[in-house]
Amino acid sequence: MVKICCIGAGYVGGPTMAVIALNCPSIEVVVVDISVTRISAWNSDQLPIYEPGLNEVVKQCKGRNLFFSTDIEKHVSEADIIFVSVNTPTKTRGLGAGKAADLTYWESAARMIADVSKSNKIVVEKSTVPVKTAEAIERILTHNSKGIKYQILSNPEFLAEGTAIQDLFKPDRVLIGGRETPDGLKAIQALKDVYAHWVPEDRIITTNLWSAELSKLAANAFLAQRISSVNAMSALCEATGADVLQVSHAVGKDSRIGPKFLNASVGFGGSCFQKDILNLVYICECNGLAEVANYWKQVIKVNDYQKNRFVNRVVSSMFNTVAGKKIGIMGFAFKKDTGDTRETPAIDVCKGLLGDKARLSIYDPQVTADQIQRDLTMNKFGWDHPIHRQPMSPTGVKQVSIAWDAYEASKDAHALCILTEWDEFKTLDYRRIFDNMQKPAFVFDGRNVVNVEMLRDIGFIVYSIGKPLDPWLKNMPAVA
Ligand SMILES: NC(=O)c1ccc[n+]([C@@H]2O[C@H](COP(=O)([O-])OP(=O)(O)OC[C@H]3O[C@@H](n4cnc5c(N)ncnc54)[C@H](O)[C@@H]3O)[C@@H](O)[C@H]2O)c1
Ligand SMILES: O=c1ccn([C@@H]2O[C@H](COP(=O)(O)OP(=O)(O)O[C@H]3O[C@H](CO)[C@@H](O)[C@H](O)[C@H]3O)[C@@H](O)[C@H]2O)c(=O)[nH]1
Repeated sequence: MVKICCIGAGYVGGPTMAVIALNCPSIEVVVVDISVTRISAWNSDQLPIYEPGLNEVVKQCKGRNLFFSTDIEKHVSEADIIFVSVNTPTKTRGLGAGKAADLTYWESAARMIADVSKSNKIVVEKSTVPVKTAEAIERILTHNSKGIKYQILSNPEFLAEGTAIQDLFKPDRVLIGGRETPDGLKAIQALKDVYAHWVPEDRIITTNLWSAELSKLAANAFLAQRISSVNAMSALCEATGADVLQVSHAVGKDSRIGPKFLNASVGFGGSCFQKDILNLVYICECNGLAEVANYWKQVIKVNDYQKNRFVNRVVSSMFNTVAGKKIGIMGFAFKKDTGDTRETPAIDVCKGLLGDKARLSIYDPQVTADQIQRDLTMNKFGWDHPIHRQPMSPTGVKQVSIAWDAYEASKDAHALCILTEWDEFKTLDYRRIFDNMQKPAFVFDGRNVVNVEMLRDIGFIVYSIGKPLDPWLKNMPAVA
């Protein structure tokens, strides 16, 4: 029986291995992690992450051929194929701080593999890593090899949170990069055989190692660039009276551009886009490609601009002060259908409003009060480390309360800010909400989820990203 071990039981390691286990009953899959709490949660009925469909998949194979364990060394030493899916945060100190990827967790995993292995291994990079990481890993492994042969493969993951299970079941492509030597090609084939259990052959792409590593960074940069492009247009729409929904619909009808990923928003978030583009920028700089680095840096600058622009719009619309005013925050996760808050734009927007002394009542159907308080007090990039390395009991921000539902968050509020596109925000009883708010009652929709005309008929003053401005807002001082 082929044995797979995955180091890192997070958003990628957990769902990816569950889908492999379900589709390959003849393979034993063990997911290991240094975090005892994470592994206990995987072994309980309350999984550590919320992902539609994940529970059902895990239930079918946990205890059959899918296991979660903290006994890392045992399972690594027994495995034929080892996936490494650990954190690769942005460095906060030293050379490359604020941009370069911190490979501390990756390197410690590689050294441990070298220490405990007694048979040949295929080591698969699942984490997103800088191009050429495989070379460094190869050196660590072969330097301590004791005659054991290692083949390194790059097999980046393209799943998006909220749709992880469907992305894993029907991937657009599976990418496998490896050495173009006989042993390298054999290793590529072994991993191909795993995916071939459920992925059609023409969707499994094989390349050299560096192309696979770089393709992951490139794909995220292209995706994020689309969002910054449409967000840049949203500012111009507001200035001119164009409607960003109509513009992106018209633009996306061009089959060369396509309709997906053109939703204007308060800014992109999530654990990957910013981190991976910063990483790409750093690699370009290290290769003397300043112009290329600056090109990609601009994607992040526009994203920061979009978040600031939103905060400025809220404050300037409300007579240039939100001091002491209650603002209901609807949604905190970085997108709908996930409880993940890593780099969510809600953090920057809330911090901006708190900087102007607002009182916030935050509601999100999937994010805990503890997580929100933690996010609002954590240092930049502090989130991307194993849980036990993060502050345990954050001191709460006084001006922030957590609400059980949207109605509680909006009661007596001066304004609502919609920061995540949860479906339930489309069908709220806005008449009831209006009646319970201070007047004038504002709605700032950072995700274009509400029916603007209907809300204006109720009496709200409505701002919706990239839509023609409410007459009230037109007379306010310019923002940005
Ligand atoms: N989240 C996504 O949607 C996504 C998608 C594609 C790629 N990625 C990439 O995959 C990697 C993992 O991301 P994630 O979202 O799963 O992170 P995560 O924080 O959810 O999971 C990483 C896990 O690795 C564990 N870990 C760290 N060092 C370890 C070690 N030495 N030994 C054992 N366990 C260790 C941590 O405790 C943590 O549970 C990152 O490189 C990320 O950029 C993420
Ligand atoms: O038209 C759009 C699409 C997305 N977003 C925002 O962009 C962010 C990222 O969304 P999404 O890409 O759907 O989620 P992620 O889970 O971050 O997935 C991205 O990052 C992963 C980690 O690398 C990759 O594997 C995925 O392919 C890539 O889509 C979120 O804040 C979204 O709200 C927009 O503002 N407008």
